[in-house]
Amino acid sequence: MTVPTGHAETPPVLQLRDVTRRFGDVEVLKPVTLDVQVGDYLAICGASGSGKSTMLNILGLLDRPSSGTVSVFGEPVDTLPDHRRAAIRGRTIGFVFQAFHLINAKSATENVELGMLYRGLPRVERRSRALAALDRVGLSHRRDASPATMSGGERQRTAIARALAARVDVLLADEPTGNLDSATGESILQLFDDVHADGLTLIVVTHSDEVAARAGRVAVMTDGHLAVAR
Ligand SMILES: Nc1ncnc2c1ncn2[C@@H]1O[C@H](COP(=O)(O)OP(=O)(O)OP(=O)(O)O)[C@@H](O)[C@H]1O
Repeated sequence: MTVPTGHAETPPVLQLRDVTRRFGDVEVLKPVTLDVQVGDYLAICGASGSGKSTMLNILGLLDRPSSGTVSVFGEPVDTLPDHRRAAIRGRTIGFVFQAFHLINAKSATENVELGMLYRGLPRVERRSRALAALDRVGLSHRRDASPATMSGGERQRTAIARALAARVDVLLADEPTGNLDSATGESILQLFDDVHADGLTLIVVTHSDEVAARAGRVAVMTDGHLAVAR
């Protein structure tokens, strides 16, 4: 199944070629071929258990396919050692996941700084980028706060700031409005619209039609098959 997206001139940020994922005897991901181009805003929808998280973990280089090829800007990454994959992931991909991957023992600023681990930046530059990114997402007043004391929306914003500060190429979001009230969810979707307008590529996994409606492309997972809906 090919899901073409966006412009064809530059190599895709992420490209899957005949990618499958098995757990034991079960093929959770059927062969998927997908190009995610720079500037895409792709929503991946589907029922619970259809394979969305499995797909997101592969797109995020958190998991390796059972067969097929994953490439980042044209470079196949499946056979690279973990440390090389981690370095590519760190500079290319930002995550806004349910668990947030934020460290409660650190401040919002320090959490955002951690996203620049693979950038080799001097401390002062990391700090100034972190503060600018927190400002961008409307969280300057929470810069010293621990994620433990934050609302769900603030934690989402901190994760988005972390990706912005690291200047990643693509942001992967898993149910970004899942635990949020509708006004907070809308403000996160507005922020996604804004950072997408600034050039960030977005991939959002969602159950929500409202979230999918914001995306330029929608792909639907059904029992491990990915099909383009629009
Ligand atoms: N590590 C694993 N070992 C065995 N089976 C797994 C594993 N991870 C996922 N699965 C199975 O793969 C299928 C797809 O799971 P996945 O979490 O990708 O679905 P999903 O669409 O993200 O679901 P949800 O929307 O509920 O999060 C499910 O049947 C699940 O039980």
